[in-house]
Amino acid sequence: MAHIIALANQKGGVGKTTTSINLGAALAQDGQRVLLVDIDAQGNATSGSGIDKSELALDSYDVIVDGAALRDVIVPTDNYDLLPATIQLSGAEIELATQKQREYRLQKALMTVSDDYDFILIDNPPALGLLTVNAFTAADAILIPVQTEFYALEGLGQLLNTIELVRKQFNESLDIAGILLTMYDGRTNLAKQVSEEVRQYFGDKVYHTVVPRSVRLSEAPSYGQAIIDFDPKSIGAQVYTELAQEVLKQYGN
Ligand SMILES: Nc1ncnc2c1ncn2[C@@H]1O[C@H](COP(=O)(O)OP(=O)(O)OP(=O)(O)O)[C@@H](O)[C@H]1O
Repeated sequence: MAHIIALANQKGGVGKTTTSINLGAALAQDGQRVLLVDIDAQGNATSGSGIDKSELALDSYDVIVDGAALRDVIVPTDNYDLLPATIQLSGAEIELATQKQREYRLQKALMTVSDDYDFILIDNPPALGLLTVNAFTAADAILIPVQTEFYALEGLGQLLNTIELVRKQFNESLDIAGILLTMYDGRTNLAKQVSEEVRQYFGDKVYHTVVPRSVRLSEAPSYGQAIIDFDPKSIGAQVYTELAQEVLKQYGN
């Protein structure tokens, strides 16, 4: 059975996709069998994994809304398997709203392949709608990337409320995998202040690994590559390899 980790924060641009791709690739390079699930209609995890969205016949919309078989939709990439997303997914929330068992769609699909993988990572949209609720219902744990910038903690209360709600109604064993500090700029007092604040609030739930702000990390997706392939010697490659080791330790693989 795979460990299913949802990467979520309804705040936009905090590093969910960057972490999904690079943690996924680093876990795969360690020999883990990884499935990356893109349920963000922006499809950035899909293009960032080197997949041309215009050539896809099926995507996560077909699985979640229309019940297509997951195995027919998964595509291989350099490091991991991918359930891709395209703009088609942007209508999913409204279409799901009237469907039965709407919170369990993704869980049901993932159960069909869970034995084929060691880790399933779910890249979420920047929202707390039905797609995110599907991810939380399917997941064992949530990894929350937090950008070390002003307003970092804003909205985390809402996220924690949603987690609690899903725990009560759909998935009582849902856990927080950890908080990941991202885009850390050690030259600024603000970054230090924010990371201290986050550590005070979340204690040992915060990963030791901290992702620095790095131009190479932001360049890699436009080449459709994970940082470990795009620039294996870069700080970003080192840090995501470290994060993978932390996650592996956490889950005992
Ligand atoms: N450590 C980093 N250093 C520099 N740039 C980064 C870093 N992490 C992410 N970025 C850049 O910041 C932007 C937002 O990152 P990303 O897409 O990973 O966030 P997100 O939370 O998935 O966004 P969204 O909420 O829109 O889905 C992207 O342009 C990405 O390349």
